[in-house]
Amino acid sequence: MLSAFISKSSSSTTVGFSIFIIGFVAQLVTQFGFPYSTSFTSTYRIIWSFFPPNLLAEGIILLSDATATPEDPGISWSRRAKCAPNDTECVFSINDIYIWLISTFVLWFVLAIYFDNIIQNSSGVRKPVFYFLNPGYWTGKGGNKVTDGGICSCTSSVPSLENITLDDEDVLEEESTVKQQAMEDVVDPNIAVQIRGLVKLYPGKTKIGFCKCKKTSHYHALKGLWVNFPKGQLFCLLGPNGAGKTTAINCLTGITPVTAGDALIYGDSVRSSVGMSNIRRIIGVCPQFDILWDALSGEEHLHLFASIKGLPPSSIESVAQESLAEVRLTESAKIRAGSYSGGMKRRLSVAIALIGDPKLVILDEPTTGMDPITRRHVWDIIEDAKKGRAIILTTHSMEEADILSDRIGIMAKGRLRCIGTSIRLKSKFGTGFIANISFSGGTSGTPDRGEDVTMMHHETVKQFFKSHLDVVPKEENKAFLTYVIPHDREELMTNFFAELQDRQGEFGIADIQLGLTTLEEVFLNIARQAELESAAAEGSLATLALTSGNSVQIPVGARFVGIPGTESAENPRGVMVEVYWDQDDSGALCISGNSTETPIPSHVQLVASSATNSNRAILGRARPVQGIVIDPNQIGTLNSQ
Ligand SMILES: Nc1ncnc2c1ncn2[C@@H]1O[C@H](COP(=O)(O)OP(=O)(O)OP(=O)(O)O)[C@@H](O)[C@H]1O
Repeated sequence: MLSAFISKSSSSTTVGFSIFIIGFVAQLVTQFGFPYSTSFTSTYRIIWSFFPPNLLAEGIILLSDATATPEDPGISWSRRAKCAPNDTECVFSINDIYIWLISTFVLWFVLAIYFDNIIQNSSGVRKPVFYFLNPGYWTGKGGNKVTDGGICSCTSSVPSLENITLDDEDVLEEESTVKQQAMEDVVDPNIAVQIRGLVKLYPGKTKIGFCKCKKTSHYHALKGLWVNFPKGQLFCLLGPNGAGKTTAINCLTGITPVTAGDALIYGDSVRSSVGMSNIRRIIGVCPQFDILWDALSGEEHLHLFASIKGLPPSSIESVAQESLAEVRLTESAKIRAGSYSGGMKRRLSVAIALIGDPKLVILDEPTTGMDPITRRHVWDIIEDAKKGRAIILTTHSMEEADILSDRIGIMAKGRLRCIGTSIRLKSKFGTGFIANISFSGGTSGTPDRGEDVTMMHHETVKQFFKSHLDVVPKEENKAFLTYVIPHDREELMTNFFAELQDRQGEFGIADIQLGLTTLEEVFLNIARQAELESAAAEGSLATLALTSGNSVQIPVGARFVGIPGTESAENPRGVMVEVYWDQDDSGALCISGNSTETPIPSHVQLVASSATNSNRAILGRARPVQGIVIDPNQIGTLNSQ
């Protein structure tokens, strides 16, 4: 607690404030002298003495006065309450300084603990201002309740949760199962964690600068999460940065208080203090950022956590050695954690999470920074750890999620977007199947004639795919052709691949590989969809440059857009394009391309997007006009991308 206070005090604002105070005090002393003389009243002296450096300075002055010359008597312990005989101005003895220093130490120490509790920490939580009046705080039963936001933050204008429409039936089914169990107040013995409509709202903060106050708005990090995590399973929580994964974990571990909803861990509620203290006994957590003490060795960390988790002292040594061996840290066991590499620190954090046989293990990006060999080793450890307990894992590695998870949930913008096994998600949200066709002569460096034959085979195979499945290669080189086959061609695939295999020799094919699209693609699709929804809600605009050289402004995320001013005798309703969206490195949506312009079908109902410019011709205009957004349900795909 005190270290937290000290670390808080070292923030730039506090340092600046401290420098200001020291400067002010120095100025006072220069101007008026120390108030430890008869020319000042005792009130000044008392106020002055609340600041220990002032007492220390006066103590040094007294000491130097009493030992300035060899004749001076000095200050002995028995004479500590008396002033030096030659000091006529003396109003404060060294004994008074001792008493004041001890008293102010106690005072400032208590205040440090108090402010540490009531000022919000890095997770945005704090204790109530009068927390110490709650008997539970002193007895340890129910006194650990924390609240959100700063002491002065205004909570009156907390926004209500926006109306959410969930479209994935698996998420809806999961939600209705949990709601049903919650309504009947049933605690399924096979469920380790039940999240019941978890909502987390981070309150806006008021930052007071030197000249202005800055207010940040409230943020809904979790918008109602309903999910069950069964025992003996590893549930992998995926999502782009800022999706709310860590917030969900922090709510489960009690680091952050929940705003609404609840979560039961082995039947104990995270909203109850008693429940939370039971939960702390049965969970192991590997946080996103290593919380280790630089001065302690790996072995000492494990000893410490084993004792905290209540392991019998006789078994601590063997358990710690076993854990160190599991994460391959035996050789570095006695080295201080401060000199560990990033990967070694992560491994130590994983070992700490697993020590003491916890019934629920929460691993927040455990393999970040590990080399591929160590990562695979840690995967084995996690796989073994599944038995008899529930594991919640968050990761940005799709490979990790694919290999380890029994079920996957992908979150975006504080909501669960899809849930299911890896295969289910791939078949449901992936674009379809990936076919890799490799050619026999492609890599042998054959002479010209051989190359001609290979190219001929390529063309024949491309023609074969085009005529049977209407697809073009996604990637191609001399050795390979890679196709993405959409789900809607699934029925044609059995006969198609049977024929392709029969004609393998004729087409010069060495190998045919068929698989589902990757989890990464599912992830990207879900993340893009979430971005599209939020961009549409915000109403931001992007400029679409058309091949004709003109441009139109369209809402970010709009898929089909009619171009105003393109009505003609041939196309009386004008033309439209399909816009393709992608995400840049920062995850923001950008236009990746558009289909060719096609006539707007007669059945499509057009809604003018802007009364001011929707019917203006675009030709010859300096500023782009606004495109007409067309409901995708009225249209299929215009051109394949
Ligand atoms: N203490 C806080 N105060 C205000 N907003 C916060 C706070 N902590 C997190 N957030 C916001 O809540 C959202 C969710 O954050 P969270 O850390 O849960 O995301 P995440 O899915 O774990 O992301 P990452 O993959 O980057 O770890 C983010 O937009 C973040 O800025």
